[in-house]
Amino acid sequence: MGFRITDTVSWVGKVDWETRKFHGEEYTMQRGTSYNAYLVRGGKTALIDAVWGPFAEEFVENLQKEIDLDEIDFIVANHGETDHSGALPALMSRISDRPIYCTANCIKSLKGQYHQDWDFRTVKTGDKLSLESQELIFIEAPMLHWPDSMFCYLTGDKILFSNDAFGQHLAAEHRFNDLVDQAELYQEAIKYYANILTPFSMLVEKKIKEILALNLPVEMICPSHGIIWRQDPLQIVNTYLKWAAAWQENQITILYDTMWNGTRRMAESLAEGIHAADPSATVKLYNVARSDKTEVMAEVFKSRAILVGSSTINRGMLSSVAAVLEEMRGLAFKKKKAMAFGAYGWSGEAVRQISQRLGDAGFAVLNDGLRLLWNPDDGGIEECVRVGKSFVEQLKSDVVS
Ligand SMILES: Cc1cc2nc3c(=O)[nH]c(=O)nc-3n(C[C@H](O)[C@H](O)[C@H](O)COP(=O)(O)O)c2cc1C
Repeated sequence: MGFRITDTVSWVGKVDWETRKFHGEEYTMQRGTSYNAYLVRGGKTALIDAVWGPFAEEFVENLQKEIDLDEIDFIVANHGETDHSGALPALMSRISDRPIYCTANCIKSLKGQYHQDWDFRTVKTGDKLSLESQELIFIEAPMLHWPDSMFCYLTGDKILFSNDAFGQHLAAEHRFNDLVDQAELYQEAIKYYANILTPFSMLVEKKIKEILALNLPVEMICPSHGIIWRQDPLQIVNTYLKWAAAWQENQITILYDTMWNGTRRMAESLAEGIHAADPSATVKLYNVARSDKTEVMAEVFKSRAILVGSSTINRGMLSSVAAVLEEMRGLAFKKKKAMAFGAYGWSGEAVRQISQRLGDAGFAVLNDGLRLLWNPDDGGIEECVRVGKSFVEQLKSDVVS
């Protein structure tokens, strides 16, 4: 059901407590999500965004309880991705003559998905749409996170509708940031940034600075997923600026997979050495075959360095490790350091291949890696502890630009 967030703006989205997979199987979530759509009533009425296709009929029914659909004058599509536009066909079948305001790239994406010739109106940064008592100002935000992405700003209520930027996959009974568990909110926001926005960090910084330079007062930030930022709304903007500047904490994360536990024992001994050399560092270990990879990417995002390990199988690495390396290549983390390790039986290709792929993914690879034959004996374990310690020393001495 709709929920009034100001005298003129209602949230008319859908809270989805159930979904655990997003973008196919790519993004896993623990806490569901919401698809946020907003109804803005001036003298004229605009609907900003819609919801995901499976909830289309429910969305339209609820919207009809909020307003006679004929009273909607404009539709704004900030982003064409189906989690926000999937309900448009159901809505447009009722009000097919209503204009849809969006970027030129969004028209391409909506036409490409729904093959409909709706009344599209192309908007650019600075264009305004009068709702009589207040205005919507459009701000293109290409690659945050698709070429079509756009924000819009409501002048009277001083609300920034930021679409996917500043969002989180978090289902909650509350709509506002000050009413939910702060640790959960932070965890979901950083996970979202790490997994969706990291590749576009330079654009994030540029866009935020551009918006801040406009000096628009912002009383609320309404993203298209999760919680609305009403208490100190600029906190998430400032946090994004920090995350966009190659964020790292004093964390070293060890990612590995193993068939017969040799590589696991190496991982644990490397961790022991790292902890001994830098007790203040957070050290976390993930068997990537058994871990949630979206969570793992958030841990990599927080790390200043990672170690990646695999046993050698059929002259290569285990497929779970290859998948994580491919994921990290796409996310293009900056200014992070790395090394490879792993157990092997005779040819031992995995470590060299992991080092290569870490380098290709933009990590500064600090050494040739550590390979040990079969399941390490006491001497092998001691070597892992020693290498863990020396890795910390290398971290201190190596400056990565
Ligand atoms: C199916 C299979 C294929 C393997 N292929 C290779 C190989 O091509 N080269 C190699 O050096 N070792 C190979 N090994 C040996 C493992 O790398 C070795 O047993 C190693 O100690 C396993 O490490 P782990 O205990 O971390 O799984 C293979 C083992 C298995 C089970």
